Amino acid sequence: ACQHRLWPEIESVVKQQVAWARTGIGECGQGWQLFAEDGEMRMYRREEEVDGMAVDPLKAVHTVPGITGHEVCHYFFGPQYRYDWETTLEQMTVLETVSDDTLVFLQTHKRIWPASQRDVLFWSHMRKLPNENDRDGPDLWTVVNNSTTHLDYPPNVGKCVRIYLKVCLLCQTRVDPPKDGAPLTRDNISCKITYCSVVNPGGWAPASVLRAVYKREYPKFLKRFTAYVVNQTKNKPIMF
Ligand SMILES: Cc1cccc(-c2n[nH]cc2-c2ccc(F)c(-c3ccc(S(=O)(=O)CCO)cc3)c2)n1
Repeated sequence: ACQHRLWPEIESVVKQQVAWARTGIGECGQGWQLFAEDGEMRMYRREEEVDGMAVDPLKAVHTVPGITGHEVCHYFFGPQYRYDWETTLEQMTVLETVSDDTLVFLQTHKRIWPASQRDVLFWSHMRKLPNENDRDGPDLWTVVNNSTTHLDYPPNVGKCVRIYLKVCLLCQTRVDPPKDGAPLTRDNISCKITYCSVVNPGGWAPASVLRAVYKREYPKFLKRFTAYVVNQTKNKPIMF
């Protein structure tokens, strides 16, 4: 995979996205608006427009007990699970298997009235990262999804408007070992999840409608996806 045409871009985008995900909301500077809160989940967005289109950057943080960062990334990355948790997905195709940790997807999603239906073509890369803050702590895991091109699937040919997205899911496992030296169980672990996304709708879509959809869909997605991972892993050995 190191010789693949995408490799240089993947390297630079992953570094950039992970650095961005690691930057706390306070450090990001002004303009972040908390727009959803549910238990441990906090969702922030910044209202930004490009050519009159809302491309609001989003940053969500969530802490989920009982699962690890490797497990969260495994279920987010794997195509075999996506129809189970991605409720707005209409069609998903793996166009290319670059390597066992890098895939190219083409997805069409349910239409957001009154805008046209959207499709998205992106590479998806999963990677374990060394834990720089705590050398003997558990590693971080990340999945980065970044829009790309594919000669056989040029944008805006059929009925779908091609959207452009950059997504980073960064996960940090936390282990609180049991006092009495007993073996680790899922009661002793939790995962801090940071989900960042910037979506350019690619063509006309009313900012007010998009913002209403984002406000509804993002919290629903993160809650549903994390509940799915908890449910899929609860009777399985812990995957660190
Ligand atoms: C979670 C969410 C947020 C904002 C909008 C919507 C939504 N509602 N109806 C249609 C969509 C929609 C349209 C186009 C898209 F590309 C994605 C899309 C969203 C997330 C991702 S991902 O990379 O985070 C997970 C992989 O599917 C990819 C595409 C979602 N869903």
